[in-house]
Amino acid sequence: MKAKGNEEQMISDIQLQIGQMIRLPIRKMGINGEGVGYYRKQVVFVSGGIPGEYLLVKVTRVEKRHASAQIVKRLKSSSHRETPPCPVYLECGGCQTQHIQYAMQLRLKRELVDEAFSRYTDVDSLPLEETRGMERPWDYRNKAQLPLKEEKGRVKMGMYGAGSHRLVDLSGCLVQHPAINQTLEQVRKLLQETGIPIYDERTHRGSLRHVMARRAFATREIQVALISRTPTLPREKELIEGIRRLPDVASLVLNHNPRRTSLVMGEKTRLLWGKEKIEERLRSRIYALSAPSFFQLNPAQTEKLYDEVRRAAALTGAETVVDAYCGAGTIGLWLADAAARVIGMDTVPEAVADARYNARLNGIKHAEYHVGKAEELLPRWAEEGLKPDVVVVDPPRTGMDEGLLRYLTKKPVKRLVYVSCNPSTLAKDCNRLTRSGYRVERIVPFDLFPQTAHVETCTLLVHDSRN
Ligand SMILES: C[S@@+](CC[C@H](N)C(=O)[O-])C[C@H]1O[C@@H](n2cnc3c(N)ncnc32)[C@H](O)[C@@H]1O
Repeated sequence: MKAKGNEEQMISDIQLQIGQMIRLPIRKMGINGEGVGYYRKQVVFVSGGIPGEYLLVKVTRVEKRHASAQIVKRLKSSSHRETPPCPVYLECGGCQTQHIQYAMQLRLKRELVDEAFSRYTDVDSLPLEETRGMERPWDYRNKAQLPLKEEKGRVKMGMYGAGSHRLVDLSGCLVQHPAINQTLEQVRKLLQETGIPIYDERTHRGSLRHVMARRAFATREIQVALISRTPTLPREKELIEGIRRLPDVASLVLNHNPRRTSLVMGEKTRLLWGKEKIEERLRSRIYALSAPSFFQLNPAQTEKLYDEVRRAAALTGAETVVDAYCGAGTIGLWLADAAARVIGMDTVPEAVADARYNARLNGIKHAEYHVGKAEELLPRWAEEGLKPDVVVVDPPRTGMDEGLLRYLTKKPVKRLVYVSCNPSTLAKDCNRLTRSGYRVERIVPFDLFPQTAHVETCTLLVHDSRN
């Protein structure tokens, strides 16, 4: 939008060649955590560059709209630079900002949100708060989902390196909870010992594709999911016997994913041993989680995020609240004691089953959950007379579907609370909403993913005609 004219101008000024050495001031952080500079108005992305630095860089790639370069020498280093503690930081694509001091990471994440709004909306004087960070921004992740590979008879488990298909061993991952690292390493050893055939993505042969481990921080229960191309595993019993004996493992499931796809999980999940769901607690709420259900990766920060959702919803006890994209019902149940009615929906049947179970578990009788797409169910329910006062949306990275945006603009709600993990789609959706009479009243960024460039936000939009 506003920046488009400038961008066209930059493109017309492309001069760079691969291999060219240039001196470049880094102006800001890009959405993937890279440093961004401008050379004769052309955008240049520099992995590992920090805003405020002055770098000698070598151009490695030239595209129509931008170029990429690598650092040759830091002519002026940032005072916010630090040595990344992780030994595989540069090989692994998981973290992008370990080389930046944490306080600066938080500032840069706020700037990402600011930049997205100024690029895609006309909102003046953005009501943007400081990023809410963690005191100890390590060991925070409750879940890892790692691909497997067999190389020269050795079972490897890890993450693909940035831009490659080489597996990086993550057994000492610093952002993962240590219990998860330990479980995964023990599962890897068991796979090695039992000789379960590992999936080969080139030939689409073999069985086991991924291993997922999720830990409930409050109860310490661990769930392990084996994701397999085949509906059963050879030597399944032997493997079950090994995994069920690992410390804190309370649930073991097999997910069947027979397709050639980059999606990790398939549609069918079968319990191999233990409980179908593990139980997490956030404050006084209990959330039972089955393997296919979404749950935020950072429980400590999730409590802060949900508190902000509650503050934004400003409930008095009389409201009908929609929890769109509800997952296991976590947000709706966080609000339920202050609402007259909660109604949620999600496309994943297991998540909706968890949400219904969780309502019962928390003694909530006035919450109901449905399987389906928010963009289809809400307009249908509106025709049948549903008039929500507050709608909470928490969509995937792609943002809200067009149908849902159309519904929210045609049938405005008093308060729309938008939880987002992608500032660009958030800002684009907010632009649609503000053009139809909503006002952005408050935006709070949360650091749910320290050491990475990801930022979560909670945005409150109000509609004047409904207030
Ligand atoms: C970011 S998660 C949020 C889950 C939940 N609100 C939470 O805080 O844990 C997004 C959820 O949206 C669901 N989903 C994706 N597309 C959807 C759609 N069109 N309608 C409803 N739910 C959808 C996914 O299954 C996932 O559970």
